[in-house]
Parts: sequence; structure tokens; C-alpha cells
Amino acid sequence: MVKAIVAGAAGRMGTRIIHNILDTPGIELVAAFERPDSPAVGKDVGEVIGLPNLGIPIEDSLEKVIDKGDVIIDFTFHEASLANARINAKYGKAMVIGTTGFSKEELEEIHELARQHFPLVQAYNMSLGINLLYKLVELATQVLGEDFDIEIVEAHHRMKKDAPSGTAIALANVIARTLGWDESTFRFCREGIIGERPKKEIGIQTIRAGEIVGEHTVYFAGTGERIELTHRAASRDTFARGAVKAALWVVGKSPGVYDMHDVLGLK
Ligand SMILES: NC(=O)C1=CN([C@@H]2O[C@H](COP(=O)(O)OP(=O)(O)OC[C@H]3O[C@@H](n4cnc5c(N)ncnc54)[C@H](OP(=O)(O)O)[C@@H]3O)[C@@H](O)[C@H]2O)C=CC1
Ligand SMILES: O=C(O)C1=N[C@H](C(=O)O)C[C@H](O)C1
Repeated sequence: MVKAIVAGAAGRMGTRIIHNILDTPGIELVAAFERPDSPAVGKDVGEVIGLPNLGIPIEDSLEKVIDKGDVIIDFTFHEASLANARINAKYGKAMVIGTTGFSKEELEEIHELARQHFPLVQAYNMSLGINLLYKLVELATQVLGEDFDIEIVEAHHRMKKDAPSGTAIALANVIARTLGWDESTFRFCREGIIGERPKKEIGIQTIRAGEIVGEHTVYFAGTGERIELTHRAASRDTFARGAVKAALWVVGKSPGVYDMHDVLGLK
């Protein structure tokens, strides 16, 4: 039985991840924690996620609970996930990080810690559909190439803290890699007299509204025709199921950085 520790247990994703752990054979929740000043600290996990008491109090740090678990599942905030990876480097537990909004330096440090000390599944989107979309976008980019203008539009709920979404950045990276371009071709917003669209540009636009769970569309617009590839997540359980699959998969792996294509066998 894989023993899981959930970071950010009272958050939107933490809550759904715990529900999914409780519903999945082969994995059990052994501990959960929140940031030290969270009102959830000290309460029973069940009370916080809308279930009867589970006999597991929400703690205020990873260090207090890390000995109990085999894997830490972390969907929190960029600084918190980095701090948790630093702590885990001393313990070598498996980790699943779904957090977005990292700077390049933060993400590189997490990856380096993992390469040296623990197996990590890190992915900006843990849904099956988005991981298939990466492949479809790669194929469309190979076929349509530089003759088509490529634009990404992402839409999320009003509470989301980072923009653009990690998934939109990952999609842009797939396109850029396929075309042999780099990040200097990413165009994050347009305003004013912007002139004609350069050919060598990947537009990335953000919508924040209401309770949208997560939507990504990639436009391939050419002369006389257009293809739109869209993924819409209907519920956070879509991501939470992926996170639990990743947790079951990563325990026992060698230190290193893995992604959902490894977990889902899409490599
Ligand atoms: N990879 C994927 O498939 C997906 C990734 N995400 C990403 O996951 C992250 C979380 O999203 P979401 O659940 O909506 O956000 P929430 O803000 O609802 O949840 C994050 C939780 O982490 C808590 N937290 C913050 N700092 C710490 C800390 N130091 N230790 C422990 N807990 C901490 C927050 O507490 P407090 O509220 O008090 O700050 C909050 O309860 C985001 O980066 C989001 O983009 C989301 C969905 C899918
Ligand atoms: O914050 C969210 O909600 C989501 N964030 C991820 C991202 O930034 O790509 C994935 C998902 O779309 C939901």
C-alpha cells in the first residue's frame, strides 16, 4: 500500500486529490499539511474536505509528517513547492508536483534536486486529454508548419494566481520545439498599434472568469482554412486522478524527473 502525504490539503486541488486517494485501491492517505497560518491547521482532514473524521489532523509543515509517507503530492504555490522539494532532498521520498507559476530558476532547482535525491513526476497538467493534446499539437505543427499562424488561448477561474497557465506554456514549448524556435517567439499580449503579425510568433492569450476549471485551445490559422484543437476540463477530478496515478507510478523509481507521458505510457 503506497502511503501518501498531501500538501495544500485544504486547497481546490488538495481536496480533490484526497477524495481520489480515498477512492483508489493501493494508496492510502497517511498525512496532510497546509501553510502554518492556515485556519485548516489542527482540524481533521475529513472535516476540511466535507467527509466524516478520518483521524488525520492537518499539520503545519512537511517536516512534521515526512517520515510517515512514501510519496508527497504537492499542488500548492511555486515558493511552497520549491521549499518542499528542498526539505525532501534530505529524505528522498517520491514526489508529484502539479504546481504552476515557477520561474525558470525555481523549476531548474527542483529538477536538479530530483535528479540528485528523489524521483519526481512534475507536470503542469495531469489530465489524460491534455497529454494527448500535446501529441496532437506536435503532429499538427509538423504538418502545417510555419505556413500557419499558431495561437494559444487559455481560460481559467477567477481565483487562479498565475498567468498564462502552465499548460499554455507547455503547449507553446511543444510548438516551438517542433519548429526549432525558442521562447523569444512567445507573444503574451497585444495592445495598441501592433502592426502586422510576424510569421515567427506564437501567441499566448489568457482569460480569467468565473469558475472555469481549465480550457486550452490551439489555433492553426492558414490561408482559407483553420484548425482549432481544444481541451476542456469539466472537473478538477480529471487532474486529481492523474496525480494519484502518478503517485502510484513514481514510488520505487530512481531519482530523476519524469512527466505524465512516462506515467501514461505515451512516450
Ligand atoms: N498540474 C495540474 O494538473 C494542475 C495544476 N494546478 C496547479 O496547482 C496549484 C494549486 O491550485 P489550486 O488547488 O487551484 O490552488 P489553491 O490556492 O486552492 O490551493 C493551494 C493550497 O496550497 C496551500 N499552500 C500555500 N502555501 C503552502 C505551504 N507552504 N505549505 C502547504 N500548503 C500551502 C494554500 O493555502 P492558502 O490558500 O492559505 O495560501 C492552498 O490551500 C496551482 O499552481 C495550479 O495552477 C491546478 C490544477 C491542475
Ligand atoms: O490553476 C488551475 O486551476 C489549473 N492550472 C494548471 C495550469 O496552470 O496549467 C492546469 C489546469 O488547467 C488547471
